[in-house]
Amino acid sequence: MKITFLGGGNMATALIGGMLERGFAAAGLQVVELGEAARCALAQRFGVRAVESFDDAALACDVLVLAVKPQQMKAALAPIAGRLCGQLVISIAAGLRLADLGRWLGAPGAPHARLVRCMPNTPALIGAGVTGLYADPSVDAAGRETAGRILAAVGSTVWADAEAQMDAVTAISGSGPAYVFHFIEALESAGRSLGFDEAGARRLAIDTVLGAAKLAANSADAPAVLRQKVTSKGGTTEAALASLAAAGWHDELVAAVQAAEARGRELGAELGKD
Ligand SMILES: NC(=O)C1=CN([C@@H]2O[C@H](COP(=O)(O)OP(=O)(O)OC[C@H]3O[C@@H](n4cnc5c(N)ncnc54)[C@H](OP(=O)(O)O)[C@@H]3O)[C@@H](O)[C@H]2O)C=CC1
Ligand SMILES: O=C(O)[C@@H]1CCC=N1
Repeated sequence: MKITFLGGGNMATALIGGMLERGFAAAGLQVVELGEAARCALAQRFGVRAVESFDDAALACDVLVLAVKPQQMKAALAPIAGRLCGQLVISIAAGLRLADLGRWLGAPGAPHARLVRCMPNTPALIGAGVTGLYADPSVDAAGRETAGRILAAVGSTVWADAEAQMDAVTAISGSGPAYVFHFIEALESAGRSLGFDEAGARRLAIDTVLGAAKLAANSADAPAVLRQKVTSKGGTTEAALASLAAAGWHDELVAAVQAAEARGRELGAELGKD
């Protein structure tokens, strides 16, 4: 299978690395990437073909993965508009709607339809990502299987029932690592304030998140039950959770995720106007 990536940045690098580890052949992968340094790095690290702009070889693919920033997408697709021959197209861009991508990719009056919208996250860099996917109804079972296999190279996958859910996926798991890093930063700050040096505070914070996530993933108990098991009556955890509840922490986090979801929809509407 020949797969071309449009954009060779963070996420494309993560996907390509994961795919090679899962047995995809480097000879089948190409990248169209503007930056010379990024092209050299991809070619040297992975042995994939990296070119500055689409040529016949880059266009002659079975699958095209769109991995440029949402704001860069329309201009990046302009050189190939109307030049695809039924390839499966997988977009990992936040916010961008399938109808707009199809319009930008197709010829006037003939939008490209074989599209899958995906949202991975940066733990994909170490094969620990989670990706939400939604396929246009025109994509057949083989196309869905191909998209699922590519994204499964960097972690787990979850199919969405409706395209609107992709903005929710973006807000929960796409942006989610940033919320967790922010939590780690806060826990580390707390450790510093209580006398630990940076290395010690960071170790305590990171290993706590790592261990708790692994326990949640491997336990039959729901996270709320696991939380209760840490919380002794009249103990230390109860004091901390009461402080978080008084600050409205839970509702604030829900509101933050809702703000991210709204921004995804707004981005799609804004960029899709053109
Ligand atoms: N970062 C994240 O956590 C996640 C990001 N995403 C999505 O993935 C996509 C890529 O993000 P990310 O990898 O972080 O972004 P990057 O900026 O790291 O990668 C995009 C790359 O595409 C290059 N590029 C821009 N325009 C063109 C063009 N016309 N032709 C070829 N190459 C081009 C950029 O070059 P230059 O730098 O010179 O502009 C850059 O190297 C985005 O749409 C984002 O929404 C999805 C999930 C998570
Ligand atoms: O912040 C963003 O827009 C991208 C999408 C999800 C994670 N990063």
